[in-house]
Amino acid sequence: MSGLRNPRPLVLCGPSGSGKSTLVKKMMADFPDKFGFSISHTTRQPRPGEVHGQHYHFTSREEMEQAISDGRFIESASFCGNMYGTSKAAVEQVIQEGKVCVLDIDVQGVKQVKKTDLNPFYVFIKPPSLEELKNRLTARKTESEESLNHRLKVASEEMEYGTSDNFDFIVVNDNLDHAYAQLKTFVEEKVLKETN
Ligand SMILES: Nc1ncnc2c1ncn2[C@@H]1O[C@H](COP(=O)(O)OP(=O)(O)OP(=O)(O)O)[C@@H](O)[C@H]1O
Repeated sequence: MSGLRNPRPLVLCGPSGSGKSTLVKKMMADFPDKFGFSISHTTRQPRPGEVHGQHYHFTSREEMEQAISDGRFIESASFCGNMYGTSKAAVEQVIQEGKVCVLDIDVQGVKQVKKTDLNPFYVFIKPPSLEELKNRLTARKTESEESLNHRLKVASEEMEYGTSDNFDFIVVNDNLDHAYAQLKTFVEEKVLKETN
């Protein structure tokens, strides 16, 4: 078998707009057979181009609340009035494929994962400053003014959690190539060498 045996998952956490998706995309392209995404559930509406079962499992609030109370989720959170979460089945599927399961979650999610027996690596993606974060989110053109302001408010709280002792590694996403090089080194030297 070419896959890894029982690989430890990799949690990537950071404020909205810190560059998680951008860095994960580069990592997936670099190591196409080593990482897998657990597909999250969400009650938010799909953005243009998002495909059900690929980018997210789009679901209703009723269904998601039921699954959470049945204990079928590792973590879940509400953000801007929508629910997001990671099911146990979604993570298990990636591990079974012999891949490191990548979890792109927020601080609330990290706190919940820390209560489970998942035993992942925790990496925090830190924007160079809140001002730069605002610039990037504005340039991305995906947020309304209200959503942007909410994300920035949450971001300043998350930065506090992210800079303390809660993570195995912190990547400051200033220059993208530099940030990715740091992540890649951590992945090669730690994540791809350890299993559960
Ligand atoms: N180092 C960088 N320099 C400049 N722009 C960047 C850098 N990294 C990411 N960006 C840009 O910043 C924006 C936010 O990045 P991205 O969408 O990857 O963030 P995210 O953390 O995944 O956000 P969300 O949690 O909202 O999905 C994107 O438009 C991306 O192209």
